[in-house]
Amino acid sequence: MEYTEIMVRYGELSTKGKNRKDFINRLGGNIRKTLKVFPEVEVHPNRDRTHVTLNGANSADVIGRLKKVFGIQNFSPSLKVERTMEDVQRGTLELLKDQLKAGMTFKVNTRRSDHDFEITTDVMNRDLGGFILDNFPGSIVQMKNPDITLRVEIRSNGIFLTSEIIQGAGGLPVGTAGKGMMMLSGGIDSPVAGYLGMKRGVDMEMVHFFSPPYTSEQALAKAKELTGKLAAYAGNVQFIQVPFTEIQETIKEKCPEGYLMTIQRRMMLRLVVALAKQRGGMAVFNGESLGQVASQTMESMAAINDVTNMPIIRPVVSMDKNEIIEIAKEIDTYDLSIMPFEDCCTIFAPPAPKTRPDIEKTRYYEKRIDVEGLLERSLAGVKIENVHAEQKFMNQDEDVFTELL
Ligand SMILES: Nc1ncnc2c1ncn2[C@@H]1O[C@H](COP(=O)(O)OP(=O)(O)OP(=O)(O)O)[C@@H](O)[C@H]1O
Repeated sequence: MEYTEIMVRYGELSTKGKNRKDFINRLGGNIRKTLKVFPEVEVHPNRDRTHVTLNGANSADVIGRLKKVFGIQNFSPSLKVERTMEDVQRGTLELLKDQLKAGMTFKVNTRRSDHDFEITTDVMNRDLGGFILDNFPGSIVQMKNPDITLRVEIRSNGIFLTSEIIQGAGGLPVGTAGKGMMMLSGGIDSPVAGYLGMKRGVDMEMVHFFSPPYTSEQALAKAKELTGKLAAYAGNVQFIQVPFTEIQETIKEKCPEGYLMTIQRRMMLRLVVALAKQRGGMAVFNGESLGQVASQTMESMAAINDVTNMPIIRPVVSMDKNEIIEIAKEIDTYDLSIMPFEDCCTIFAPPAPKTRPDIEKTRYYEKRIDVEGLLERSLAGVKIENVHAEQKFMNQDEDVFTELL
């Protein structure tokens, strides 16, 4: 079935009072961004709904993309017909032919925003209901909880028929909550944390630490490709790669083994905070979940947080691993995340990191390294790239990558 228009309904944002206009404009912009690949599509945001006019674009493809736009509660693909009863009937046949089977219940629900139209809502409901009964043998009219509700919307520019309500992604439009910096590893948890932050309206930039030659080009490509998966929820996302080799080598050489992990994490956090300050980020996001590994005890979090007072948000902090995995599968990051490429943290992970690092001792051992100089050199090597939805980075040139591994 090829539809002509998609009617988008808002979720939580309808309750936002005076901010409503900004929310709607932002959502309209995000919808435009995600549908940019269909130049023929037009997006018309207004107070109660946004109308997406397809102008011949493939409706299934557009629907697939709209499902990922935060701030949409649900949407209905609709068919625009001329303002005559014959056209309404013709459209109804086309719309219901694959949906309304014998034994199924239905009702017609008409709304008339154009009161000059000669047929009233009651007459439309009754006449079109009769037409459906005549043309779909075995169908039954039912007012309460019918299988199918055919909505007929009479507007001045045409009549719109819809019979389906598709669940949207919910949440708030990306960008309405300000900018956040996501610490993105190649693991399972951080992409899920990034997704959850974006769902609450955060315009997320991905920060990834890599340590060549200890980590490969493929590990970097994997983090970028994960960014592409998340970009599907935002249109496009900035990927910031931060060199971490010198820092890790220095810490390994100068600091006691039990504190390697804590000091590495403190350096990571300082770098993310520096980037946030340069780029207008207001908070750091990570994929930590309490108790999962040594770095994720409350003592450890305290020893790492010690380097900044910028808020650190951990969207998956209280989730079980299998709950996180469930979301990872839903958002299609799981298969990528479980690909066995090394992360800089695991490569330099000591066999027995302190699970309860002492803050004073951490500060004391850290004095052995030139914190400022290391940060400066790492920041000088930062590379930033704009990643768009579903962009691919892995296995582009397998021979080269195999050589590197
Ligand atoms: N190479 C990296 N680049 C950016 N952030 C990282 C990197 N490695 C770890 N992090 C951040 O630190 C958090 C904790 O990492 P860690 O490896 O201890 O835990 P994890 O539970 O395996 O997380 P994940 O599944 O996200 O890798 C990650 O969720 C991520 O936010």
